[in-house]
Amino acid sequence: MEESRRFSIGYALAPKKQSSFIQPSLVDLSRERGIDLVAIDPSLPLLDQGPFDCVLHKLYGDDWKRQLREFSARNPGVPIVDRPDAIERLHNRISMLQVVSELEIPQASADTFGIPSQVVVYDSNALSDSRAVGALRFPVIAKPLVADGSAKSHKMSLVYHRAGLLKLKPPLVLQEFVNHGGVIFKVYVVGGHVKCVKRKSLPDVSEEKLESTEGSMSFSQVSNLSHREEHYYEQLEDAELPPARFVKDIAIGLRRVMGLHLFNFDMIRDVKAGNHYFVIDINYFPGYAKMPNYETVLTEFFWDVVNRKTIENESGEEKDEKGGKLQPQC
Ligand SMILES: Nc1ncnc2c1ncn2[C@@H]1O[C@H](COP(=O)(O)OP(=O)(O)OP(=O)(O)O)[C@@H](O)[C@H]1O
Ligand SMILES: O=P(O)(O)O[C@H]1[C@H](OP(=O)(O)O)[C@@H](OP(=O)(O)O)[C@@H](O)[C@@H](O)[C@@H]1OP(=O)(O)O
Ligand SMILES: [Mg+2]
Ligand SMILES: [Mg+2]
Repeated sequence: MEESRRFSIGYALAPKKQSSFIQPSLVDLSRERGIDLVAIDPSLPLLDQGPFDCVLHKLYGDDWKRQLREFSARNPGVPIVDRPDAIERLHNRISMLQVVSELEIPQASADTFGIPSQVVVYDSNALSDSRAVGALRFPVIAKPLVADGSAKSHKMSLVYHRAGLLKLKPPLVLQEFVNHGGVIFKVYVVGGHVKCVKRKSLPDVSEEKLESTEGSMSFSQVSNLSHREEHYYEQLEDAELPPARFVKDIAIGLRRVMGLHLFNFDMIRDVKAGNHYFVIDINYFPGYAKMPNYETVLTEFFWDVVNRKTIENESGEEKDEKGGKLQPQC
C-alpha cells in the first residue's frame, strides 16, 4: 500500500516562545497526523532550509521580512503564517484596536462591544495640555504605544489623577480604566477555532479609592502572574463567560479584518452596564500552551493549512471551516 504523504512545517520562534510552544506532546501529535515540525535556524538563510509545506513564525525585523519575501517569491505555493504586514498592525496599540471599530457584526444578542476611550500622546508637553487629555475620565491606564513584545512594551501604569501623568514617558496611549470585576476574558483564536478563558485582572477602583489615592501604580502582565491570591480565585470561579456566539462572532470578524490566523484578544465586561464589553488588547501568536487542549487544536490547524483547507483556494481566497470566503492569505 502506498504510504500517505508527510508534510513539514518550519517554525521560526524566539527561544522562549519555542520552549513554551514546541512541547513534545505537540510534536508527537502532529507527527502522528503526518506533519513534522522542524526548527528553522534564524542565523542561517531561510532559502537554504526546508523544503517546507508551511512556515510558521513570530520573528521581526527587516532582515527576517526580506527573507520571508524571498522565500515566498521562490515558493509561491507555501503559506507563511502569518503575513508580516498583518502582524505589524498589532505592534501599535492604536492601529491594533482600530480593527475593532472596523468590525461589522450583526447584533444577534443583547451584548455589545467596543474599545475604551483613549488618546495617543507623542510628547511630554501634551501630558499637561488639557486639550490633549481633557476629555479623559480618570483613572486611566498608560500603555506604551509600541507593542513589540519587549518587556518595556508591557510596562503600564494605572494613573489616578492628571498630576500622575507628568512623570510618564511618551509615546504612549492613555486609555480609560474600566471597572470590570477583576476578571479578564482571553479569547484564543487558531484559524476557525475559538476558545475563551478567564484570567485574573486588575481589581476595580472605587470612588473612595480614587479620591484617596495619589499618583500612579506601575504593573506588567497582570494576567500572566503566577502568584495567586485567594481573593482572585473566588472572583474567577464566579465570573460568567460571555456568550459563546458573541465571542465567536468577534473572533471570526477580527480574523477576517486582520487577515491573521494565530492571535488572542483580551476582553473585559463593564460592571456598570453588565452586557457591554471592551476589547483592550490583541496579541499575535500568544501563549497557546496555556489554552486547554492546545496540542489537538494546533495539530488540526496545521493539518488544515498543509492540506489547504483554511489557507487558499485557486482564486487566492481562503475559506473558513464552513466554506465561506475569507481574506486572501500570504
Ligand atoms: N482599559 C482597561 N480597563 C481596565 N483594565 C485594563 C484596561 N486595559 C488594561 N487593563 C488591565 O491591564 C492588563 C494589561 O493590559 P494589556 O492587556 O493592554 O497589556 P499587555 O502588556 O499588552 O498584555 P498581554 O500580556 O496580554 O500582551 C490587562 O490584562 C488588564 O488586567
Ligand atoms: O509568554 P506566553 O507564552 O504566556 O505568551 C505571551 C506572549 O509572550 P511570548 O510570545 O513572548 O511567548 C506575549 O507576546 P508578546 O506581546 O510579548 O510578543 C503576549 O502575546 C501575551 O499575551 C502572551 O500571554 P497570553 O496572552 O497568552 O497569556
Ligand atoms: Mg493583554
Ligand atoms: Mg498585549
